[in-house]
Amino acid sequence: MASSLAFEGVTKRYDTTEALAGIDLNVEPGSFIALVGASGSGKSTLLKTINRLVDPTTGRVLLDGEDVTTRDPTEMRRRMGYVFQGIGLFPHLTVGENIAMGPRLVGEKLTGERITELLELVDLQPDMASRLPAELSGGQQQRVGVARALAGDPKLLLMDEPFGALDPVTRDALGTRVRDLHARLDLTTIMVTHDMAEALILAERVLVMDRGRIVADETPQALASGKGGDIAQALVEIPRHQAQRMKELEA
Ligand SMILES: Nc1ncnc2c1ncn2[C@@H]1O[C@H](COP(=O)(O)OP(=O)(O)OP(=O)(O)O)[C@@H](O)[C@H]1O
Repeated sequence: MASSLAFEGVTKRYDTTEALAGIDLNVEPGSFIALVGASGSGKSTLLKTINRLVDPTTGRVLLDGEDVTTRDPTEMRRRMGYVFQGIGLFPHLTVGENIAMGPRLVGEKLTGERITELLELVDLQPDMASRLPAELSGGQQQRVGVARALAGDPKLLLMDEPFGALDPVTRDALGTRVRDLHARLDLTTIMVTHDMAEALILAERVLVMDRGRIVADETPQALASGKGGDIAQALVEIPRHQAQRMKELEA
């Protein structure tokens, strides 16, 4: 069963910066959520309160009804996949060893078969397992990052700008693949992205953040039809304008 999440009055303060200014949010099991908003609006901080890279100043984050600060971080993270921009593959370890790293930290050994299966999930050839990360393209490395995140059989997938550095074609293909895996593996997925078009296409619920607050919480359909307020609509205007320009070119 996919994980549920709840944020209750979550704040995070760094000296004078209020990175999170009071977040109340429920995430249903199986949802695919996109977090969008300007740089510095608190998206990454919010994501990191889930896997405890950041602990809230006040408030609570509940994973499947349990406060994440009361759980063993290693065991809890094992049940979560985390994909971030820059990937963070270990350069001196093979692709297979990188994928097996998370389970290994908690004393589990992945079989070659399982590594093959994980590579196939992200459309990579099994023989990639013996290569070093530097012998892969950026898009292939990012796919390895996704395979690694899925290695512990997570019920929650956290992604922080996972496709940011990729070319548009690879980005689109990998986005579609992740959407498909989300459904197939019964995941709850939260994806931080700068790209409203990507959020509208992949997610079923889009949260817009501004200065540590969630200022819009809408479906892509609602955002496309003009709902969500000024900050959300300013972001929707970009893909809308691009689509309009394309239409004009076709005419
Ligand atoms: N470790 C830290 N120490 C001090 N301030 C921090 C720290 N981490 C984040 N902040 C501040 O908290 C605010 C929110 O940062 P956060 O990284 O969550 O934003 P973001 O929306 O993910 O931005 P971006 O889209 O640029 O990645 C920013 O003002 C940032 O400078």
